[in-house]
Amino acid sequence: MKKFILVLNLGSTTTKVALFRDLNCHIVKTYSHDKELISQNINEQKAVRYHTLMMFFCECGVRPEEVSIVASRGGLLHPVEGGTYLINEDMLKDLTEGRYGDHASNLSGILAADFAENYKIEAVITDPVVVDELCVEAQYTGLKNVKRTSIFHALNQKAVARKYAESIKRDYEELNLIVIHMGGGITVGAHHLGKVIDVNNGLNGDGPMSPTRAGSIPADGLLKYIERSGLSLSDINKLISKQGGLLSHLNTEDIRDIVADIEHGDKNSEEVLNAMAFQIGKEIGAKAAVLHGEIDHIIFTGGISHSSYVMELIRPYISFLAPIMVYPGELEMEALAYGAYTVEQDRNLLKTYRAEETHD
Ligand SMILES: Nc1ncnc2c1ncn2[C@@H]1O[C@H](COP(=O)(O)OP(=O)(O)O)[C@@H](O)[C@H]1O
Ligand SMILES: CCCC(=O)OP(=O)(O)O
Repeated sequence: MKKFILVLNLGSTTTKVALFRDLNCHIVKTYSHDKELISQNINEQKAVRYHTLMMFFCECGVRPEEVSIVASRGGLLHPVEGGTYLINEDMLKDLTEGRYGDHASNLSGILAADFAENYKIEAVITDPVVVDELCVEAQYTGLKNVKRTSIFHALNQKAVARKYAESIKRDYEELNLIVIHMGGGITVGAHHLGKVIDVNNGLNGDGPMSPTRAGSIPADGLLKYIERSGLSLSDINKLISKQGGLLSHLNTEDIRDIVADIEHGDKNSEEVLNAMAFQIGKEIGAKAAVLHGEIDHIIFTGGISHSSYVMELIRPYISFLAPIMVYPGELEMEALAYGAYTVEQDRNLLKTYRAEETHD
């Protein structure tokens, strides 16, 4: 009998898999991948990640045939509104061709579609990383033909913001929040009355450095580096979005290893982690300005927020702004299961993705 929702959540450093019965989690597992794998393009990661999924079924003693629908993290598509979307041919093509970029969340949708095809079921995504609610001012850069778009941890930022609102018996739509997701990428969102009106692009050259991302880089420095290194644009892109940040400076993206090194007296690791905390604090300050200083709460989430060492580095930069709370890890698995569950109950809620004819 088909009784499980399979939740498939590929992040840049981890593969998270879960089985839900209705809205109850039956089992959830997180698999961390090594730095050699995560610094590759998604096509090069596909076999290992699919093998991880199949290993999950062996480990938990459930047959894939028992799955009724796959709920997946969604990837780089054209900007969309929030909601749950069927993974149709248009979407699969954009994800597979990397038309809007290359990130593990693309592979999440691709593996979900492969699994769904093999077992003759449907696959959906909810609140993909391209949910775009930016205000007009936030879309501007100083170059006429270059526009900012929203690429961030939309699923988890919205889920923790709603959970916080629920905990104080208020509606998300009546609060001003700054939400910081600190995972393989780091995004800092200004949530104004239920809309993320400004957020750094978590993938490419914007905001703080992160375990695997370079973050904002001065354009002149980057242009000179491209000239000097002779690297191709695609190699530079890989460097910025997969091999940057802590991985570039310290040859590891794992905060636990870095903190252990610092505790053993490693001054270089200490300086780099201090710099990352400085940049996160600075980005939060920028979002405070966007919200005119009217901030109900600052909320931290993502894998790194488990680290009290990192949290204590950031606090001094921002504690004067608003009260701070931490939701370590993520609520993504529950949010994905919820999306799939609601469309299984009411198909009218399922949204359709259509490819754009052109894009720049
Ligand atoms: N318990 C923990 N303590 C400190 N750091 C952690 C912990 N768990 C995960 N991390 C760090 O969080 C980052 C990954 O975040 P996560 O949100 O799990 O990943 P992804 O972006 O792949 O979904 C890594 O830098 C990892 O070292
Ligand atoms: C692409 C924005 C979301 C993101 O950075 O996810 P990861 O932390 O999983 O890389």
